[in-house]
Amino acid sequence: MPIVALKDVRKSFGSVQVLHGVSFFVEKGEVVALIGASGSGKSTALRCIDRLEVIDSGEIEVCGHRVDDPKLDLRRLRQDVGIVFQSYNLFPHLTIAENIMLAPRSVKKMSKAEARAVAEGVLAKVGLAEKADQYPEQLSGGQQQRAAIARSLAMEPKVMLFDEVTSALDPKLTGEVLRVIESLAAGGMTMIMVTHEMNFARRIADQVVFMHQGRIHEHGPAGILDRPTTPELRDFVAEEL
Ligand SMILES: Nc1ncnc2c1ncn2[C@@H]1O[C@H](COP(=O)(O)OP(=O)(O)OP(=O)(O)O)[C@@H](O)[C@H]1O
Repeated sequence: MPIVALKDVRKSFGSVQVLHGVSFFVEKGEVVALIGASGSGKSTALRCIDRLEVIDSGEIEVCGHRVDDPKLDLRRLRQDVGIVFQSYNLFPHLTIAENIMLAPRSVKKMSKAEARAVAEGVLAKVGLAEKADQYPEQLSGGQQQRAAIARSLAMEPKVMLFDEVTSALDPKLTGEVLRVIESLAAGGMTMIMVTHEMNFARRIADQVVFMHQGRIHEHGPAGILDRPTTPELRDFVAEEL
């Protein structure tokens, strides 16, 4: 049973159709790299999985939740799915630990001490144990992004979605964020990531989904990046080098 299933998903914004029947399935523990040129629909597909966008037709099932069901319990979906964006969205007036404690406190009704223990645990996981009591502005971009990942992990998601999380970072900081994601993958986390980091996708992706003009144009194991069968993927990989 796949933990994430998209079947013939279609989505338009106004008169512009952005997803033209997208289907793929993710098994527990798999890493999926969603790749493609700007505007090909990657972020939209990812956002549909977390119901940040509502699809026009098709089916999406995530951790047993029918995401396309109007009666979906959004709160339960969001507990099972963590999402991290390019921008970290940490509250500047709260310390890193306080940022992380917010959702466990409000959603899971944890005590302050319990939430603090969770925050310390996830910060250790992303290599930021000593930053718990600092404010976001005292951290580098890479550290803030790792803190944002830790904030998601604090809710113990079953699936993690990453939307170009390293695009705003320079190469050194990108490396430290990718190492955290790689360690999560090694720990068995199911994840779907929109990424332009082709070498990273080669190294950790179980499936590569190449989108082109709102459709899946090529789909397979990471090896398709080295042996593209369509000119579009060949050109895309060549440009990303
Ligand atoms: N909320 C929105 N309203 C209108 N159009 C949108 C909206 N979100 C996305 N689009 C359009 O949908 C298309 C696909 O966008 P999307 O962000 O999914 O592509 P992408 O492959 O992730 O691109 P990028 O790599 O640039 O982020 C684009 O033409 C974009 O302008």
